Amino acid sequence: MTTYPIETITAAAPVVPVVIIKETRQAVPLAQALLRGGVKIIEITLRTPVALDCISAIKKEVPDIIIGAGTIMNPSQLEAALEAGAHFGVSPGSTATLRDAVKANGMPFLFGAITPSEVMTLLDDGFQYVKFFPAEASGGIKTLASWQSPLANAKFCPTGGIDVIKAKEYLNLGNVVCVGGSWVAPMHALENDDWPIIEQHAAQVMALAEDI
Ligand SMILES: O=C(O)C(=O)C[C@H](O)[C@H](O)COP(=O)(O)O
Repeated sequence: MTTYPIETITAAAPVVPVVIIKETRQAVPLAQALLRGGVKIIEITLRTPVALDCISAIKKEVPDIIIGAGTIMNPSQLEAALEAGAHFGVSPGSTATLRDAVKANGMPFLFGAITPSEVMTLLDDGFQYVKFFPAEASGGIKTLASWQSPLANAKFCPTGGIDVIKAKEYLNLGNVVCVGGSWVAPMHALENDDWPIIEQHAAQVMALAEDI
């Protein structure tokens, strides 16, 4: 199995598209649309019964995309995501149990944090790359800017309430390596199998990289 270090994952695109897929048949065309737009990464949240099947389908049919499993809450979901073929995992927060399981199996992982103490716990545990979630509801850019000096070792992937305009502002911060967002592949586009609009959004994401 191809493995990617966390630095490669966070550098794959300026924005990690976070998706909630309801039908397995949509997984491959969605991943292909993102790739056509230039985005080589996708995060499939484990919030629907078909999420693991979608990860397996993309792994098999679209080998050029890096696949993450999102909304991982516990070690058994972590195992299931690995078995389905996910390259990395994401969680809205972090528990000691889940951190231990991630350390034991070595999966590249983004744990969520919104306070300096939570970030320090992750740094202590060896997790330098942190998801700042929910970003906009937790002080957004101001919070991350004020962490730059005191929490200098942490690198962030802010997620939650971020659109294409705000994404650019976050990406200009020195401690932000990428942002996450559902707007790249929104629910209304998925409901209509609107792959061209998703490809267009992916191209917008890649254009962000040129101005940073
Ligand atoms: O459950 C997880 O692991 C997640 O990754 C949560 C997502 O990051 C957000 O649901 C995306 O937030 P919006 O872009 O505001 O829709």
